[in-house]
Amino acid sequence: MENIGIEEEKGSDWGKSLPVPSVQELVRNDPQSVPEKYIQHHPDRPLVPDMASSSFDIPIIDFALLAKGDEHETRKLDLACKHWGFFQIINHGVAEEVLLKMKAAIAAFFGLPLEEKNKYAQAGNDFQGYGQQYVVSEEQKLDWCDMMFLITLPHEIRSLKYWPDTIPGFKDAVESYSKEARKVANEICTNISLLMGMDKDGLKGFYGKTKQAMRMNYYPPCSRPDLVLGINPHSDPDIITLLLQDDEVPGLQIRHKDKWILVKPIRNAIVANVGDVLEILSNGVYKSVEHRAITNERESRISVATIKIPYDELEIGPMECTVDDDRPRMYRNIKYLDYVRYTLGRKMEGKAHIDNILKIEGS
Ligand SMILES: O=C(O)CCC(=O)C(=O)O
Ligand SMILES: [Fe+2]
Repeated sequence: MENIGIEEEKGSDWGKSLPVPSVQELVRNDPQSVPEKYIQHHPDRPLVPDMASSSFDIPIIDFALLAKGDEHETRKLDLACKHWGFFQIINHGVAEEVLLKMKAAIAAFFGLPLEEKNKYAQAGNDFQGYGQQYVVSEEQKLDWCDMMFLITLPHEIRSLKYWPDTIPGFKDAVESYSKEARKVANEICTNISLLMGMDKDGLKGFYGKTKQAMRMNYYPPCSRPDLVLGINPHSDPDIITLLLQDDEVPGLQIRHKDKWILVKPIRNAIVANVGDVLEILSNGVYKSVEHRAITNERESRISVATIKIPYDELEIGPMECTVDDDRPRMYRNIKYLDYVRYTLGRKMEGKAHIDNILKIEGS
């Protein structure tokens, strides 16, 4: 089996991973095989084929109404971030063509032969490139997923060596979608600043300049979707995530009231979720919710998570406006880089990271 990612050179400073094989290749070589390392312990296995409780749907926010300052929609956003941590955005203003080109670019990349994709492989000490989520122990259950991670904005911090240059339109697709995603993410942060009782630039005033990155996920079909997970349960260590998921193939599940709820794809909608950083800044008012992806027997699935992250040096902690006698400070301060290193240096364990190192006892 061929490994991805062993080359050593200066990387992102976010830690190191053990080498992991490509799942796409594994399935290509033997579609029936499901190696032990991917087989989840019993309680963690997904319910397939009923795909989870579908009696609930996550909130849907109409961005056209939000942009007009519609009170009802603004309140829906507030409740979505408090009770669900997730919502779907419709009427976001991103042209369908931009979304389709983005998805096509990802499909084209994963359609390349392994040797071609390996030209962009993650170095052992860099999260960027083609590979997988960091794997930190031999016992860790692996994701049934290959990914491509790129820092996309601002332009000057891109590592172009990871950008596939043989796919016509790849760079343009990423460029156009990144710009649009930045607008959508900023619009959410503007509204959340107002909801937190600050002026519209309140959050921005705290975190200053941010970075944007993309995690492009490719989930091959699996002969035993009842045994594996596409992505193990985790919360996102960012400010906000925008997820573009396959319109036809569902897979994303979020934990809500101790049940796994399937996020049913809505054509051309963007799924948004509160990340750990926003939960911390809001002193726990807004929730970064655990989620995972499941697979299926027949079809591969593509998704792309666009994440808004602070610069490494930012000290994160509850903002002043969120702390008072009724709501004491729930989290300690930590440098963002230390937080990311901590999360990537441990296997994904739902929300354990934020709870383990930042929660103040008794809060
Ligand atoms: O593919 C999905 O639906 C989830 C992806 C995800 O959670 C991530 O990339 O952080
Ligand atoms: Fe995620």
